[in-house]
Amino acid sequence: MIETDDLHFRHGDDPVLEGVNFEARTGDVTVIFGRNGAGKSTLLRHFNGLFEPDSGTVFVGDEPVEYDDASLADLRMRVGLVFQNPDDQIVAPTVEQDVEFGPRNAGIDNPDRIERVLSEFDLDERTDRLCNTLSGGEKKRVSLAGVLAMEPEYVLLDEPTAGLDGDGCRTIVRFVESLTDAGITPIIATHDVGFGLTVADTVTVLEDGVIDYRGETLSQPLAERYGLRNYVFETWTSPAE
Ligand SMILES: Nc1ncnc2c1ncn2[C@@H]1O[C@H](COP(=O)(O)OP(=O)(O)OP(=O)(O)O)[C@@H](O)[C@H]1O
Repeated sequence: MIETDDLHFRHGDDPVLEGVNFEARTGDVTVIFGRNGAGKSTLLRHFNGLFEPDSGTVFVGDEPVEYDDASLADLRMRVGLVFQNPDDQIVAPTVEQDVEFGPRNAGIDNPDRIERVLSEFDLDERTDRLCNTLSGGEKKRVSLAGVLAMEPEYVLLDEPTAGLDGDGCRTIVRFVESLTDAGITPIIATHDVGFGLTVADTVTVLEDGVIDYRGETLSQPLAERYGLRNYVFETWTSPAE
């Protein structure tokens, strides 16, 4: 379980989180919706200690997060964060070097694990490719593989469908399912309602600095009230062939 108790955080003088009480149950897919600038990425970054709250507490697996270097290193092995933009995540020149970077940095030498993850993400034919020559969708797969190579307990996904085509989005849906099958708990920040409702067990909405809504799904009127992007599939009719 990841939980927060009365979390407050400012970026400079701007209050972003103003008393967030959040809960993601182990084994559930928890989706955080919210309009642009609501603070979704800021909240996610509290779950792996990238940001430290001004006040309030983050709990991971019932233990309060501590912010000394050793505790943070341990936390980041347990809680993997997939950034919205893979370029913010990819650190090594080639695909294989990047995927093995995290485990190697943590002192784990496990070539079988790396090989398995590369194959899982269909990257085994591209191990020596320079990351900066990959397409956006391929870079996304490298960044997902790099996080999974750490064998985390929780995976935080920040706008995972941004910039992906239909196939890419379906890959992300399957990826989320594979996480829960493997006993890993995903927490996802998105304003992509179609994607979020497809994968969510629990839906939360961050609005005006607090969790304003929590439920199993989200109605269309509520999605509109929260300014969320919506899709037209239900009313979409194909032109006559
Ligand atoms: N490093 C930073 N320094 C200063 N302000 C920041 C920083 N990061 C985010 N902010 C501000 O904090 C607020 C919340 O940003 P955040 O990225 O967490 O929102 P979000 O809900 O993820 O937005 P989006 O849907 O547009 O990605 C915004 O007003 C943003 O401008």
